[in-house]
Amino acid sequence: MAQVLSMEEYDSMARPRIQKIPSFYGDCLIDGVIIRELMLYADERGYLSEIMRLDDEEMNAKDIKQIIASYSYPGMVKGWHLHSRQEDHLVCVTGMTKLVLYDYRRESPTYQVVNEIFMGEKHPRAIHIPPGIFHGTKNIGQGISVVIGMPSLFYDADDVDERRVNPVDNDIIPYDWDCKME
Ligand SMILES: Cc1cn([C@H]2C[C@H](O)[C@@H](COP(=O)(O)OP(=O)(O)O[C@H]3O[C@@H](C)C(=O)[C@@H](O)[C@H]3O)O2)c(=O)[nH]c1=O
Repeated sequence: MAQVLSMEEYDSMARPRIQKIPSFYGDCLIDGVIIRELMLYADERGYLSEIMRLDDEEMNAKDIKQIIASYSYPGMVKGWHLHSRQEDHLVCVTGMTKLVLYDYRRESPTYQVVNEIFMGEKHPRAIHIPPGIFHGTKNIGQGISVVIGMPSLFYDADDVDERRVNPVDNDIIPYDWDCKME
C-alpha cells in the first residue's frame, strides 16, 4: 500500500500557485491596472471580439492616440518597457501571451508588486497599464503571437517616452521569465 506522507511532511511542501480573481498571479492586482475580460461572439463563420471602445471611460480609452501590432516569435520575450507618461492598453489577438507587470512607482500602494496575466485567443482580455509600471510580454504559444498596443501618446522616435531594462540580466526586477511548471 502506498506510503501516505505525515502531515508534517505534507505541510513542509510548497503550496500550488493559485490565480486570484480576475485570474492573474500575484499578491494583489497592481494599483491602476485594469483587466477587462472580452467576449468572443462565435458562429459558424468564425468568431468576433470587441477589443476596445473609445467611450470606455474606465480604460481611459478616449486618450488612445495610435494602434500598433507587435508580433513575437514563439518563446520570445519583449520587455521590460517603462513609460513615464504613456498609458498602454494591450490585447493579444493571436496566440497566447504571458504579460508580466512590475510596479516601479515608489508612492504606489503596490510598489514592487509583480503581476502575471495570461491573455490571448484562449482567454481574451484587454489590459490597461498606467505609466510607471514595467511591462513585458512572452509568447507562450507555438506560433507567432500578435499583441495589439493602444498607447495614449503618439510615437515620437526623437523623444520616445520609454526606458528599457534587459529582461533576463538586470538588478531591478526580481522576475524569472522561465516557465513555472511546479
Ligand atoms: C512602438 C512603436 C515602435 N516603432 C518602431 C521602433 C522600432 O524600430 C520598431 C520596434 O519597436 P519596439 O521595439 O518598441 O517594438 P516592441 O518591442 O514590439 O514593443 C512594442 O510592443 C508593444 C506591445 C508595446 O507595449 C510598446 O511599448 C512597444 O514598445 O518599431 C514605431 O515605428 N512606432 C511605434 O509606435
